[in-house]
Amino acid sequence: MTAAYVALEGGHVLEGRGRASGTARGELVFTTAYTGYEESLTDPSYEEQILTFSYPLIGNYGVREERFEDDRVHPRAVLAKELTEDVANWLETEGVPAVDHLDTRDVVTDIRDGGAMKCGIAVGEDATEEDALEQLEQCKAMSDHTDIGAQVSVDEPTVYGADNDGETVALVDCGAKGSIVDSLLARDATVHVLPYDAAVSDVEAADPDILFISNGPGDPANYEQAIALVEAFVEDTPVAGICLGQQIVAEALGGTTAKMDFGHRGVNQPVLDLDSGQVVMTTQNHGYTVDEPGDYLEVTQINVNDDTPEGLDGVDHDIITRQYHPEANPGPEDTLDFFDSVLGMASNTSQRAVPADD
Ligand SMILES: NC(=O)CC[C@H](N)C(=O)O
Repeated sequence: MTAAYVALEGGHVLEGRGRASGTARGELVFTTAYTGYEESLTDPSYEEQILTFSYPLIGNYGVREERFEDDRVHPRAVLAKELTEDVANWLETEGVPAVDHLDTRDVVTDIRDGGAMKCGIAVGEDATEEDALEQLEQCKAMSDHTDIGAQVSVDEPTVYGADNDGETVALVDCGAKGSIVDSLLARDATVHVLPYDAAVSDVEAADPDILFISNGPGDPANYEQAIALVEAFVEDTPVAGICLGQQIVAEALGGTTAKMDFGHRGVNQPVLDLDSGQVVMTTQNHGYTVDEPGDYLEVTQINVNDDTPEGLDGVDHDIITRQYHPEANPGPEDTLDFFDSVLGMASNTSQRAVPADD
């Protein structure tokens, strides 16, 4: 059996079964998703995190590229009760350490009690407890990954659906899931995927009907250029955002964001729409939240479990954002109509008010 050590913040070390070798460090989080492991493992929002699956068996329907959200695995390491051979081999090929035969009930309880925490991992024939502790020592806080967007974004603008007849979307790629682009293309949009640090001139070159800020890893406050883009375009161009995108829009418009204790990660997070009274099940993966929306945004949807904001609308501007993942993958598709609402903003002819100068 390959040795595997997991060092938790505070110095407690767990021992498990090594399934993919290597050393790693990152922020330890858990997802309660009981399906969709391929989508979760390829979601760029998990960059610099170590992902624990609370569902006990991961990998029972194999590994198929059609379900990937990006071309590589993003968590730095993976913890589970039981990983199948398929998933273990995939992670080994990807160079992502994996540990199973852990009591993940204890790991999840530790995270719920202590919050998302720093973690070090060492897996291999000669791996030692000290190797894991050394990784823990070197682990940075998530907010100290100040240029994390560079690790997950496109380098150059890329256009999808150039021949489509619908709206033109400038999607600022802070680590966008493939399903966001697919959901827009399925609605006949042309999508200009722009780097996370795109300049105003890059967005102007795309001449978009909608400015859309994607999901992505890390602390929203570190995405200064994307925040500046929202500020620059919100008067004249409708704005949309998903997850990190909602947080960036809030940061841009006088709102604030905050780190949650252990976040929301799973595929059955209940969300209440305040206007219709309807509750939908949603897919989520976030550790930050909008704390105060500010004067230019109003909360339209909240999480039923803890009342945190799940949807924001512009008070005087055409803005719609979601904290959850309406593009699904993994998880329920009940909220795909978000993309119709986003594209519908382009044909909204109402006069856009200018925020008062105070
Ligand atoms: N899925 C996401 O976009 C995550 C957003 C942000 N990095 C957070 O953890 O809250």
